[in-house]
Amino acid sequence: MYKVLTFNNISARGLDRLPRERFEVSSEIQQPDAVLLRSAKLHDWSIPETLKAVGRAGAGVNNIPVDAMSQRGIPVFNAPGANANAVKELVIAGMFLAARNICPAWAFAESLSGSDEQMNKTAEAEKKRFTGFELPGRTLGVIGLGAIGVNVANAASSLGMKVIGYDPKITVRSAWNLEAGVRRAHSVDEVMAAADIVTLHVPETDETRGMINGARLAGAREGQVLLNFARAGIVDDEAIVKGLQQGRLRTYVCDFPSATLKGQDGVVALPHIGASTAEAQENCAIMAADEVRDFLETGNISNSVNFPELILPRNGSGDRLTVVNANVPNMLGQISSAVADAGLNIADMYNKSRGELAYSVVDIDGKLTAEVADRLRDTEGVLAVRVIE
Ligand SMILES: NC(=O)c1ccc[n+]([C@@H]2O[C@H](COP(=O)([O-])OP(=O)(O)OC[C@H]3O[C@@H](n4cnc5c(N)ncnc54)[C@H](O)[C@@H]3O)[C@@H](O)[C@H]2O)c1
Ligand SMILES: O=C(O)[C@H](O)COP(=O)(O)O
Repeated sequence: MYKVLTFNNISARGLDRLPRERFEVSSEIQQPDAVLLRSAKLHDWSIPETLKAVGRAGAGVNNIPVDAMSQRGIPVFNAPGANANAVKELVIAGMFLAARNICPAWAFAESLSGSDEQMNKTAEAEKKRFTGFELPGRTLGVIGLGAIGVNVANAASSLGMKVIGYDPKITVRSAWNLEAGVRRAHSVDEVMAAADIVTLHVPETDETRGMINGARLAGAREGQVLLNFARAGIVDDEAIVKGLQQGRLRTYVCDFPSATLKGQDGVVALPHIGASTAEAQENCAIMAADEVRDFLETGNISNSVNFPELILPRNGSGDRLTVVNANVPNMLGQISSAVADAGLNIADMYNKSRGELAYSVVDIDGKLTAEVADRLRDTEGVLAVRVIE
């Protein structure tokens, strides 16, 4: 029986992928084999000795201590693209909110009082304050062309916008999916200078933290709309407030409320609802649960943010051995020696590395003894060993 600890509300459709005769799933579990979570912060969580896998039912993993997990030989999985449509729809909504001044116009309408005739008279007299602009022909700048950025860029193109995109690490898959008319930018600054509306779709990393700051805003096109449905830390809120006060920015639409932004004219802050649709929550939970289950039951790895992709169909007549180790010379030799010294034959084997980690899946003809697993666990550079029957 595998034990899966849940943080946050994970969609039942996802949890149903873990058959209860083989998986105990609860938010109360001690000594979990795996964790399923959304945005719960794990940085101060003491990683249990028993933990073998982490499944993020979503895209961003900045709430998870990925390096600490790697050092313990624990793969972290996420759900790439599973909530991209939900975020795209909210970003497009955010562009309309900003272009048509919908939030202040709505607040103004709500503030009207008196008879219908008086309210109508004031509305007609004041509506010029909320004159907006239309999207066709305007330039949208997309920073980060992954699952969400590509969806947003393509949707904006189909609305008649010119689109300029920046992503120095764009994947071949994203490049294939991108509308042909999207123009390539060579820097964040180029996007800031060229676009009427800029939208951010990068992960929060050491490299992207504070990406939009005072200096960047100083080079922004006058009266720009900025959308941030990526992460709070990518944008300096103090600089946003200054940019709005100076007229450099027209509107800041984001998914991350803060004390600095609260009550500021030109700010529309939503409560991190980019992925909060029933469809996205289901898609993410199903993907993360499937990945974690596959890893626990077979050792196979797909959509991990810290481990190599590795899928080996089961072979041989016995146990499967999996070993995570530092990516240094002679580890494979030591793994095969440990198996051979126990008089066992290797039926099939697959080894892949990613950065400082290497992962091996070894199918054995016969039953692995506890001695083989213990010998490997004691080998310098080995981070995790599992025997799957
Ligand atoms: N508001 C929400 O509810 C919500 C929902 C989903 C995702 N997100 C956030 O959005 C981020 C992006 O999601 P995604 O699914 O598109 O991820 P993704 O991994 O598919 O795409 C991220 C893209 O950013 C690019 N990138 C990385 N560093 C960059 C840099 N310095 N400059 C330009 N591009 C850079 C990558 O090459 C990649 O193509 C997530 O990491 C998450 O933080 C928020
Ligand atoms: O990175 C993500 O997928 C989003 O921020 C969604 O987070 P949530 O699962 O907490 O809604």
